[in-house]
Amino acid sequence: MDLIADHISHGFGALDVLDDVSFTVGAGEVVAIVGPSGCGKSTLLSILGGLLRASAGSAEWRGAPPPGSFNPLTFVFQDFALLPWCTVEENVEFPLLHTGLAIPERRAIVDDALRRTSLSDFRGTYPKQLSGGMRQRVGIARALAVRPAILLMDEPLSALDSQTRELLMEDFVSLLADGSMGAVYVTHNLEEAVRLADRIVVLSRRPGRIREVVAIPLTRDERGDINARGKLLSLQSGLWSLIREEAIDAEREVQHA
Ligand SMILES: Nc1ncnc2c1ncn2[C@@H]1O[C@H](COP(=O)(O)OP(=O)(O)OP(=O)(O)O)[C@@H](O)[C@H]1O
Repeated sequence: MDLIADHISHGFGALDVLDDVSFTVGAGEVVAIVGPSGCGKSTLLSILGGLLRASAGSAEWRGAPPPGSFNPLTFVFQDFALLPWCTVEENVEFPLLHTGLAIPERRAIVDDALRRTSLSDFRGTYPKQLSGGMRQRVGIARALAVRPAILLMDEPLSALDSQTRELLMEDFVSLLADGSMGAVYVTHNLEEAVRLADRIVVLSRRPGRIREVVAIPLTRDERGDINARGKLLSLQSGLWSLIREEAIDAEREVQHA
């Protein structure tokens, strides 16, 4: 299943936020969205996920969702968005409650999602008993439970310390390895973008327009190799030089707001 951003523009009242943004996320592909603060990245993700209707243009999907999918597009949030009064298992089961599945089928899906995120031993634990990294694993397990074609990820690692971020990046690489699931990955972190994405959409300052689409010429497996580090750093620094001036301007604008 492909997800298509088709000439999306958006404004909130008089504030123009996105301007004519078009790209396609192919089946199994990971597309990162980067750009200066306030350029409309989260707004774009909300439009892609159907939470918000674009002022002009549209988000569409083409092709069949994966077999057995309950929700072809599902979000993973920066703040995890877990239900604090529910256990890990209940959080993961939550999006399946209204699918009409029998309890044993639901359990089987939840077990699989917990196994893929290394949470099987924590099923009875409550979110407040978990570290940030483990909480985000629950957020990811909950997303996996609906068998999505594409994860919509809004700064999923930004609330985590650098070691936990590194570990979760490795987890993402494994989850994405069989190519059955793609992602749109909004981030400020260019290191995450070059490690995880197949292509990186670079937005301008608000109103966000596409400045450039950068393809990463290494497989995700190759990027894990120590020898790829120089190449990744050079891609990162190329991206930073595209964004730097506008990031400074956006920062000043926030300070004066
Ligand atoms: N519901 C809303 N109503 C009015 N303005 C909004 C709304 N949501 C976002 N905005 C404004 O739209 C602009 C883009 O916001 P958005 O969160 O999409 O940007 P972003 O690139 O994700 O930002 P950041 O990098 O800081 O996370 C900002 O100026 C923001 O204040």
